[in-house]
Amino acid sequence: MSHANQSRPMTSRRSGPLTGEAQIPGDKSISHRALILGALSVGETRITGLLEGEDVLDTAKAMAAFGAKVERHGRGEWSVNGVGVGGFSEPEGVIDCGNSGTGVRLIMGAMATTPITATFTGDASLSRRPMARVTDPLSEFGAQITSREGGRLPITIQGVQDPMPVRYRTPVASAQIKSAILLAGLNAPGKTVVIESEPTRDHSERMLAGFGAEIHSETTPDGHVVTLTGRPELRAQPVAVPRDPSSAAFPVAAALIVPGSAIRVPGISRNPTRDGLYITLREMGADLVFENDREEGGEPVADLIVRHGKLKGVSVPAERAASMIDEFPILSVIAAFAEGKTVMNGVAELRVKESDRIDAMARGLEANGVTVEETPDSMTVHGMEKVPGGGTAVTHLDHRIAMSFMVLGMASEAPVTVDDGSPIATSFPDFTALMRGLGADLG
Ligand SMILES: O=C(O)C1=C[C@@H](OP(=O)(O)O)[C@@H](O)[C@H](O)C1
Ligand SMILES: C=C(OP(=O)(O)O)C(=O)O
Repeated sequence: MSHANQSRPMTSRRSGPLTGEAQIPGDKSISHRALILGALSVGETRITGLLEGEDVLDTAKAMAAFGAKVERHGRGEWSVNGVGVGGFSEPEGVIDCGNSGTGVRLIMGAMATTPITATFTGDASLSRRPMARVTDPLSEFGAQITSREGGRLPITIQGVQDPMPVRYRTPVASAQIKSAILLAGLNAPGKTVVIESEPTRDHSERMLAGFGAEIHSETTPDGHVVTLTGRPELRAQPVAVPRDPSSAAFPVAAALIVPGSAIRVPGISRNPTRDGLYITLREMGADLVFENDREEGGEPVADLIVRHGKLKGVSVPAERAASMIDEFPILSVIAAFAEGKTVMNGVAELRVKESDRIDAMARGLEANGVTVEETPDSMTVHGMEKVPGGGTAVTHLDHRIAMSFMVLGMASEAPVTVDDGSPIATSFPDFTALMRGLGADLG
């Protein structure tokens, strides 16, 4: 889906205390994977709590285009009747993955070892993002791939009939690269191995194991090594999608910076590959209480109670970047209200997300009176007692930039505007309603 022609400015105003419960929608990463693994399984996969954001809906359409029967039964309730590993059929049209890096990269992996041809496109943001990081390893399986200059979309993949398993060291710590290789490895005989420098989110590994694949991970002196045995029969499984910690970060941040706030966020992920923000916030002195630790949908979760309080700036180590990669935009907003400076290290990957997130946050914060320094792979935000606000941030088709500046406006002196809030629908369609329910003034 594309927002190119429907820019929707949004403004957020200083808010009174935020209170109540924030019911966060389903995890985007897990939702994509539930649809894709459902499509690669034999039998019916029933999904509850699926995120109905545009990114995930594009993946649902793609799975139908490759031959799976994908049906919606009610809010968040979906079923996928899969075609089995290697069972994808050739899609009739072009596969449009909209704004979603996860969608396009995982689906390219899932089809590259089946002898069919597919062409992938996306919106203006996705068309700027690097794809060679995925098409390079997929070529090693034997797939024939043509792309636009610089490894960008549109990309056509001619899947390989007799794939070779691959042993691949990822050039950057990325769950999308890892997952694309593992999904391609499903239809290659023998063992496919992915080695990453830092462990990235492990939802693919957890779900592949749940669907019956033989997969294991180990931390070695050489890195984090994931080994998958190809050609399993994946068996359909019920999937209860847990809530998205990356979406939860927005109301959590708002409660931390709006004086007098105290909110409850049930079912927050405690998966150690996703919890870097919460470790960082604790170091900043945030008042966070986790209770009712339990498991939901195969993921460790807990309820979080978060209260406004004084925060101090910290230095976030580069090794933590992968476990909070999508949370840096909102962390930079929180940092603007902390005492002292917050340094985010090893974050070069932010430059190739839906936008160059370092640039987008730096320019938007500056427009609202906050001092920011940047290097190619770091960002430093200088906290201040009162954040002036009053500026407009450009969102560049990036949902996380839009939501971050809406949160900034809830605690700054003057209102904050974004040029286009429509990308929020890619990952968190109910963001505005949820924030208003807690007492925020935005729209
Ligand atoms: O695998 C996933 O579901 C995701 C991985 C991350 O990307 P990278 O793996 O490219 O860092 C993250 O930014 C994205 O929102 C979702
Ligand atoms: C980077 C993100 O998503 P994707 O790569 O799937 O577009 C995100 O949701 O912040």
